[in-house]
Amino acid sequence: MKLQLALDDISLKDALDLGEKVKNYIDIFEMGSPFIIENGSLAIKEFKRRFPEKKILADTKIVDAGSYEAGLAFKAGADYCTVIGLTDILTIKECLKAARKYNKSIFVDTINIENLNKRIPELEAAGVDHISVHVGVDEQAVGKTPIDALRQVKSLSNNSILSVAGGIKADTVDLYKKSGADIVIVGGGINHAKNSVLAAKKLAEKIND
Ligand SMILES: O=C([C@H](O)CO)[C@H](O)[C@H](O)COP(=O)(O)O
Repeated sequence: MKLQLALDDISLKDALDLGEKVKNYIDIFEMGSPFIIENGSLAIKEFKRRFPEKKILADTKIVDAGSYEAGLAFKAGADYCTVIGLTDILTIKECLKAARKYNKSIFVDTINIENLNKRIPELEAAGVDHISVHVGVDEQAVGKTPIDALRQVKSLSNNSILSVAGGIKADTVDLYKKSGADIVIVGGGINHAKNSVLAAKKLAEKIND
């Protein structure tokens, strides 16, 4: 299992400094949605320049203009970007077209998909092979976690690479590992920890255990 660090509510400078300190524990640096709103494509470019050996994911959460928006992320240096799974299937297909053009990949975010039983087969039939099981921060605030959705998507998916996000920390990561995630995404669990470097180290140790 790989570890993806989501950089959301942090300045570009602090994120680059943190990246330097935790890079040995992290496989994928995620340019979070708020981070992209604040810094634009510059964040993607800077991270790729400073950490060329790491994968960079742009959490673009695309809902329209799939090919154009995904193309912007890939041209800036992202290896992956995200599209919202409940948007129109045409947009998903346009994102996949851009991914093929740039030889990169698209993660489809499951946030707020009500009927996963119906949607996951539709997405995979359209060519999706990377799925990000996600419970957002607002739903986390009322106690939701992504564990049930991960188990459900794992049983429905044919062969997609699965990442999982939603309030995961060092003391809960084992559950997600056991439930078949290929990538665990951690934002607050590292960024908001008392000691971010120690939190990243603990997560990496548990993942590689
Ligand atoms: O995608 C995210 C969220 O929608 C804010 O943009 C987060 O990056 C993702 O949820 C991971 O962060 P944590 O839930 O804090 O681990």
